[in-house]
Amino acid sequence: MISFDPTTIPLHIVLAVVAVAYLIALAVYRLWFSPLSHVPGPKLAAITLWYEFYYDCVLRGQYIFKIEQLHRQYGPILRINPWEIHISDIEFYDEVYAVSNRKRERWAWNIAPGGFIGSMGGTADHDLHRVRRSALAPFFSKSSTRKLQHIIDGRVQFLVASFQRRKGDEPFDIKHAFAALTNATDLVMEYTFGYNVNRVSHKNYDPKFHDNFVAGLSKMSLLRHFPWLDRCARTIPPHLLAPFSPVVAQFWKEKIAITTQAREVMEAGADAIETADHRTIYHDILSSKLPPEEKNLERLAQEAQILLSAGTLATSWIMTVGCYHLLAPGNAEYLNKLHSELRDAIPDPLAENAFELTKLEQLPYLTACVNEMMRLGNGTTTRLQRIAPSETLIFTSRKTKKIYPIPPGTPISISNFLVHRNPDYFSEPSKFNPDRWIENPKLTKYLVAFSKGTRQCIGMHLANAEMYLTIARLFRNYVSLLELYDTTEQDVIIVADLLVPAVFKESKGVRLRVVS
Ligand code: HEM
Repeated sequence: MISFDPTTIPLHIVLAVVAVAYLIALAVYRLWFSPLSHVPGPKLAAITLWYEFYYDCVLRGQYIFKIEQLHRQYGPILRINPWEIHISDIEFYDEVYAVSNRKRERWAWNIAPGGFIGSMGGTADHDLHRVRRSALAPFFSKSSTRKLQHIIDGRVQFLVASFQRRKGDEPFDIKHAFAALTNATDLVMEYTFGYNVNRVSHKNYDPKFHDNFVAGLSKMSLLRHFPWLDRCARTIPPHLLAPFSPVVAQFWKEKIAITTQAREVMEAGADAIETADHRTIYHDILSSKLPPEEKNLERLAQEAQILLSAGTLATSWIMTVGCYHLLAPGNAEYLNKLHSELRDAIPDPLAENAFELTKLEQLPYLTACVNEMMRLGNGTTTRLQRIAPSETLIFTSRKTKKIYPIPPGTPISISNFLVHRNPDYFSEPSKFNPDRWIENPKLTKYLVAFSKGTRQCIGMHLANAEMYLTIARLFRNYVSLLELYDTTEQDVIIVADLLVPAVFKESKGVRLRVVS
């Protein structure tokens, strides 16, 4: 009889067999025994994250489009990776996002990259997020924004005046101009931190700043697939990496500036903090009821840096999309309607308080244009998952009436981007058509650019103020001076989700020329 001695099998064979057995067991578990096994979707996506990785990393930000296509195939509820569910029914939006007194957490896997877990936006836990947000909420309330309207309008005036000085100059990319306005160093900086470095005055509005910013965020979005790389990268001091990467260099410079400013406010002492003339977010955090461990320098700096990035790109991109469409050949009808509404409402644009926010927000056509540019521009294209930590959510397919219990702890999202391009809600969704908001005011229910609920954009009143004031000033006063230069609709069509919306790679942007 031939005897078989298992100890003679080479170790690498044993390890390979164990690994294969483990992977098969994992796939079997995920397909048939996982608490999400009843949710439809491609088998490969249920088995492995490599499916998402392929669409997002290899094909560059394509998973969101794949999800859209999968919904057409599998229905309104979809398992898009081993742990996550995506839903395409807006009627379920409030259940996922706009919940009162019900806990919703963010998914740490998605928000960890970049190391901003000390900031409100990077906080996964529901209760800690509430505490952190409560310190900043008064600063960004509608009434606070109104009080600082003169600052916002001052910067907007400065920007539009800079356009006038460009008469006959080379064309420029309007997104750089808007990013200089909304950015860190100008509007958001002035508003939230009390100073700015006047990027609007830079030649061509400092394009590298915007482009580095977008590149940094896009890379950060992909880092969620490489958590170990993200952790390793964060152990290397940024000043060592900065010489090799303009993106890191910019990030590092910004961090130093912010940390220095936060330190100065901290060192000024409690009395100075209470009585400061122009209160900044540092003053508000330091004088809030937050516990002492929430008031350390590193957390303040993280909070500030997230605010700066969140406050810059979404608003500037949305205004860029709006400008393109309003100036595009074929859209003169919409531009004329906007211009005549502004002319009637603001007969003397030089009068003091001619551009009052409360008045602008009442203008129906301006509002329709702002809504339409938010719908097409989106601001962010990333999935914004929510987790109900202790509740089972019940989703019912409206077509088949089938009920899907979603177990506690499951990350769920309803992509704002996909809602805005869903033909069930918006007819001819790719078409810029502000009239749709006038014809059907109920459409605002489907406008979710700022998300909803406890994690809704904290800067939305500031963003609205920026957009209303900029679009109103630009199209009241300069409408016949601005023309598109070598720009087509392709330059604003979103073709990839890189956390921020991305257009085709070779795009030179939305270029404008100021005619004499
Ligand atoms: C039109 C422009 C903007 C759009 C479309 C936008 C969109 C959003 C969205 C969708 C979220 C929710 C993220 C989530 O669900 O997890 C968000 C959160 C946030 N936004 Fe905005 N945003 C805009 C402008 C701003 C501005 C101007 C600021 C501040 C200066 C800002 C600061 C923030 C912060 C700090 C958060 C995190 C809030 C939290 O976690 O509680 N955003 N934004």
